Amino acid sequence: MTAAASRVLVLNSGSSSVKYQLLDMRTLQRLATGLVERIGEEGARLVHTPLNGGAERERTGEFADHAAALRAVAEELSADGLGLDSPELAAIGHRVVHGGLSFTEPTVIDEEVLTEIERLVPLAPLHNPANLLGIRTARELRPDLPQVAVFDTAFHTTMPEYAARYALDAKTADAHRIRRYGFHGTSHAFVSRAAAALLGKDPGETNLIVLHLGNGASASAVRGGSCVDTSMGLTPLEGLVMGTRSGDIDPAVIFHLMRNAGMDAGEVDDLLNKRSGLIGLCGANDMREIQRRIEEGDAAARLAFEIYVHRLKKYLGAYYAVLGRVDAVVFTAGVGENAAPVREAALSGLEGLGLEVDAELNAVRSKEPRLISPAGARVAVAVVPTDEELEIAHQTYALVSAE
Ligand SMILES: Nc1ncnc2c1ncn2[C@@H]1O[C@H](COP(=O)(O)OP(=O)(O)O)[C@@H](O)[C@H]1O
Ligand SMILES: CC(=O)OP(=O)(O)O
Ligand SMILES: [Mg+2]
Repeated sequence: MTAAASRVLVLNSGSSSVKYQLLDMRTLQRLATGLVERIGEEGARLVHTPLNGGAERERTGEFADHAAALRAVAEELSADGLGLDSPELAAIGHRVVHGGLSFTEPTVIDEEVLTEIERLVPLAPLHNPANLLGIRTARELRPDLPQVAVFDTAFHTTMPEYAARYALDAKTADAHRIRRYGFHGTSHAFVSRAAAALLGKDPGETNLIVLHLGNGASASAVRGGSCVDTSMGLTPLEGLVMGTRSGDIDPAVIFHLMRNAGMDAGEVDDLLNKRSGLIGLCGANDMREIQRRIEEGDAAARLAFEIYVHRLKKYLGAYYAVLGRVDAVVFTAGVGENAAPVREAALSGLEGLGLEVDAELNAVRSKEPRLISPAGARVAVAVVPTDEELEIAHQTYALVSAE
């Protein structure tokens, strides 16, 4: 890294999208942000926001895969004089969803690291291939630049064995690396620290239940800054009801479908990951649309909302018991940050646990961390916007600066 280099480009490659941010780590200024969505589908589009006074730009319909998307991102950055060839770029940070047990820290990517991420593809089939394609393309564009992987699983490696293990035959589980890994860890870590700061407490002495509710959704129990349990498991399918994923079901549903509905493993996988959750229940996976439909009297949307909230409430109760003492329940990500009715419904009737939401505070729309519990409440309830890209940038820059 040259002395002048203080910029980090962060790539968060999802199954069909790439979110990106270019940051200057000395000034913490965001120089550009953007999103490519519906990659490989019809209606793909790139929205690029230069933050140095330029207007938002949009491109549509030309991204066959993540490699094509990333090349277009590089072109947009170049058009703003922020191209990947800039000597000010110190590193590229990548979100990698599954790091298994091999990766507990941010890691500079080399061939060996790539091989290990590839080996983990069966455990995160929607995510790791996209992450790998993003890394490979970025390495082609700037072979000389350090590329850092920041793993979704890393924050959860502190889970005790009794939370991380399934009650499966131990030999079979070990032979196939079957255990609970947990995901969205970068977000759970970032939000836990920000929530402790909001409470004015030392993170090491703060117990939190963090609810990351985006398209994918997960809950974590965090004791003194360390994860002690989380709702996602071997893959990002377990736990809460999500946009398109079922979350928890009786595993016998799978054998039942294979034996009685003529479905093979691939079809059941597709059903549970892509055609279940909110979209399977009511045909919409966007919480805004579900709220609109509920107001219009749509019974399927109402039931989908109730199932979503009921699952959330069960995890809240479970993690309350796991932690024993809870300082705050923290909502984050697209739904958690924006959907006041979800927050209200998830906590309704929990006054006995010291959990209450103030209706006026809950209705406030803001991008800032904030409390939504009434003054003097026994347990705080907070909304804390997540910023996975900023957290990845910090971890990436810290690693390359130390080298
Ligand atoms: N104003 C809003 N009200 C309710 N839900 C919202 C709002 N804005 C975003 N969302 C929800 O957030 C979800 C996306 O969350 P996000 O954290 O961006 O997900 P991901 O990173 O997994 O793609 C959308 O599917 C939508 O349901
Ligand atoms: C791990 C996971 O579910 O990620 P996302 O929410 O981005 O799909
Ligand atoms: Mg997300």
